[in-house]
Amino acid sequence: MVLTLYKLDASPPVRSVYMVIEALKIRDVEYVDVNLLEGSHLKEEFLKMNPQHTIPLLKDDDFLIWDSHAISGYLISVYGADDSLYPNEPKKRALIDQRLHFDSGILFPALRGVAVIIFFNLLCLGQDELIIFRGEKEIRPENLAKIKSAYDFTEKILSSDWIAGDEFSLADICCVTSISTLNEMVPIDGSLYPKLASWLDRSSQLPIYKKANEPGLLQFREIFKNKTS
Ligand SMILES: N[C@@H](CCC(=O)N[C@@H](CS)C(=O)NCC(=O)O)C(=O)O
Repeated sequence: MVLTLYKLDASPPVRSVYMVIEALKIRDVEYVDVNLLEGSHLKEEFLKMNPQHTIPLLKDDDFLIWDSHAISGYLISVYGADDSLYPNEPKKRALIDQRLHFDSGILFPALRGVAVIIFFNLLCLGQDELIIFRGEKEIRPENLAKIKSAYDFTEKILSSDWIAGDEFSLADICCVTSISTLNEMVPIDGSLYPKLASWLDRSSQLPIYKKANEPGLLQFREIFKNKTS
């Protein structure tokens, strides 16, 4: 069975899947770069596989699945030696699912709102809908407010060492790739957000973070620095 992951290292949801692959020690994966800045995701060949034109996209033989959270759940079900990353126990799982939806609904949109305006000149929202940006260099006030609100929520959510309780889980993986990227745009002030700052610090010490999140995060840092200077 050959797994193919369509990816770009700087992308936070792609890095979540990298962290899951690393945690599960899956070795047999082919990686295919999709250059979003050059519009490769809008080509017919890619749209046939993912009409939503997003990465990460996983191909497992003839099975196609996109969205980092769905891909991660799939990989854990198929390759996980146990359920420790994504427990089956209903309450533990519900709490993790809530954090995954928090990532999809609050954290990632907060960073996407900034990234599309700064990184892209053109954004395709649907078949006939295009938005043109001028490659702005500063974070708009309304987007800054969304990032601060995302930090506020996360600070309140964090009541243990990890984001969904006492154990490290898939929730930490998906939230840390988004939050470490937001931290590149708007550095987290530890005096305002002490729990958030120490959770990020704790997560960043993990070998899977260093191996699977850090390299792409450094690429993101460079792109963001170049685009905003
Ligand atoms: N919720 C999705 C978000 C995926 C997403 O929006 N990825 C961005 C890159 S970070 C993308 O592919 N953008 C291109 C587009 O939306 O056209 C996930 O977790 O996979």
